[in-house]
Amino acid sequence: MSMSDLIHIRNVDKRFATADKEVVALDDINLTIPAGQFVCLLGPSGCGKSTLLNAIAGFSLPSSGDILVDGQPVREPGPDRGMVFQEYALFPWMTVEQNIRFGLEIKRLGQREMAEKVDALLAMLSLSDFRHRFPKDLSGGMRQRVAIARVLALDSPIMLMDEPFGALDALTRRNLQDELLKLWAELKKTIIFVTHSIEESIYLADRTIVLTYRPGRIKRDVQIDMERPRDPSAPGFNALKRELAELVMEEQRRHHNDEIHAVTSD
Ligand SMILES: Nc1ncnc2c1ncn2[C@@H]1O[C@H](COP(=O)(O)OP(=O)(O)OP(=O)(O)O)[C@@H](O)[C@H]1O
Repeated sequence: MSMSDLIHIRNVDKRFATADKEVVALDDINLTIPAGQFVCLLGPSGCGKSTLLNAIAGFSLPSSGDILVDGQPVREPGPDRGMVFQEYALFPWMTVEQNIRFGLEIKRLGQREMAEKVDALLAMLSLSDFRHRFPKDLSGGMRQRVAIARVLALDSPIMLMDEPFGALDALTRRNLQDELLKLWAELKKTIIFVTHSIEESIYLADRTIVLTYRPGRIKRDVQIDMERPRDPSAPGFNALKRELAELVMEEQRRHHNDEIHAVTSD
């Protein structure tokens, strides 16, 4: 074990029992993630990306195998692992400021320190002018900024992100990707980011893990060493995009065949 390794995933399986069969969502996943790495989990729908993320978060534990964070087995969710979902998990009855403050309440800070921290987070995510608004009066991009600020409030060294920008338009998405990269570099977080966008994974990640469709296994573990900010029109970017597209499409086809099979065997 190297000193800088933060997350160890060893022989992790996850099986779900459904009415008529057993689904093997994860099959013998082994991964070591060093502190500070930006990792994307990539693959078509149903390949187990969210299942793996939820296992690391401690929401749904593996059927067998171990997940260790900082040497400690994951048994439940903890403040060392903040989660950002695709659907903005904000409290609709709280303003932006109150939503962010909520993340800080468990930290028992003094009033002054609390106010300073909230102000800093609002500024960091360009939300200062929106502090008194309610989530329903914000755009999708703004809501996702609040969700990120709320997770940052916890000071978790690990951020788990489940397709956080999946519902956003292309421009807003690029903006938030750039901001996330800035925060990641500044705050030295370890990020595990689920996406089914090949381009997004190449734009963001130090390393992209391609998963197979049922059972979910690691198909390819790709290091991405390109300098940032990355240019999606650069030849190196495009070459990698083609390579990953090939891999993802193979799995997509398996998914498709599976669905056709399910329909015809009904
Ligand atoms: N609670 C559950 N009960 C039964 N099967 C489940 C459950 N959760 C997930 N699965 C199955 O496990 C497999 C992996 O699901 P998972 O949601 O992790 O995939 P994913 O790659 O995140 O897909 P998506 O991008 O659609 O979220 C799928 O075949 C799914 O149907």
